[in-house]
Amino acid sequence: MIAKPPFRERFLLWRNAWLMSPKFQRTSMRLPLLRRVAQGHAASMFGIITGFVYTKTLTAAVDLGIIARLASAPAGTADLAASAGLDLPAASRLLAAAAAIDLVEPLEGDRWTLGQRGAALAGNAGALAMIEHHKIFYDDLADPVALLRRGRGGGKLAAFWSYAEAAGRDEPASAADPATDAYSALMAASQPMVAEQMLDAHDFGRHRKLLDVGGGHGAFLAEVAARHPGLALALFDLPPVAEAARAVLDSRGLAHVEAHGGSFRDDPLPTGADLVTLVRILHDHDDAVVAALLAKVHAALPVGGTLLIAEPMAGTKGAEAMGDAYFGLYLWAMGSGRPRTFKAYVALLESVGFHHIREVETALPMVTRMVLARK
Ligand SMILES: C[S@@+](CC[C@H](N)C(=O)[O-])C[C@H]1O[C@@H](n2cnc3c(N)ncnc32)[C@H](O)[C@@H]1O
Repeated sequence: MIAKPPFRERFLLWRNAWLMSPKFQRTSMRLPLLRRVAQGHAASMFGIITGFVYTKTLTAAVDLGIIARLASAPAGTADLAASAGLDLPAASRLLAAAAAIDLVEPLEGDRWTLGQRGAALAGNAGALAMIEHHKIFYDDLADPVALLRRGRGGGKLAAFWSYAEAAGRDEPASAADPATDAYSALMAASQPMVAEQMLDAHDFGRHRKLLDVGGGHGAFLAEVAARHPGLALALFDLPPVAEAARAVLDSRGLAHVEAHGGSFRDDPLPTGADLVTLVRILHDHDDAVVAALLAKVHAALPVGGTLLIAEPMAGTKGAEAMGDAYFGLYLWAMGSGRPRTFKAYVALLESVGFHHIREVETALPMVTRMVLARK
């Protein structure tokens, strides 16, 4: 006897048969209550189908200096056209498109100011840096089928993140790569929005010494130092990154922050900290690398010490698209790692001996979630 599929599966097949039926689609538009729902679904689907146009409108508005120019003062169409190097019809077309997605807003007399989205963007250096960075991700995604078929990496994102493909292929991390400056600058630009979430959600002041593993140029530690001047701080990253971090930290008056060079895949971690942070680190790596790194963190911590993992995660309610679609494909193109659920981290942490594993809520889980675990 063939077993009956479970209820959920039967329901989903029934629902999908209805949704696919042209008759149902027509009827739902005629019934007032269903029409609302159908319109909402249609609008969000249309947003996905046409989303690339909005992304490119945004890129053009940023690249042509329209967002930066309007951030300082309103301007007329002719002025914006001249400074952007566009003729009037092209500038008008772009401004109308940008207004439709709330990047700019028209004023009296053929003048413009920023829209709500444009204003929020103009004040966010991290988001602007990501818009620039996304050009290479966009190139990698030009043929998504080819990207999925050829396997992970092999494109521009993989070249940008010089350590990632090597980690995915289990080769040693490159120790003298000028590319580290480019990705570290990108990370530093987007770090303040992550640090703010973390510092608001957890009391770092109750720790004695913090070691930030994969700490880049020290942008996170600089934010921690500003809020908790009494906390001893140390950073660990690949040797060229740690060397650059030393210079950056010194120039910011943070000479007391230690910068250790090494690879967490090959070297032990420095000991002496009662709090270790892994900020946007683990999702870059495959499970074997992550399990080995977590075991090293466990070994480096004293009994009772704390590990804090911070990154966007898969299965985040309300931000599924960020965790699973954006990071899923981003990390695939980059050549290693995967977005993980909180549950997946619990299993990995327990497997190396951590306990008291819990999630600490952040205000914007889309930017970062936080997991705490104790040795
Ligand atoms: C995505 S960035 C995150 C940087 C920083 N934590 C932040 O959130 O801004 C990943 C960092 O991990 C470092 N990293 C990658 N592989 C490493 C390894 N094997 N050993 C030490 N650091 C490594 C990179 O150099 C980079 O600084």
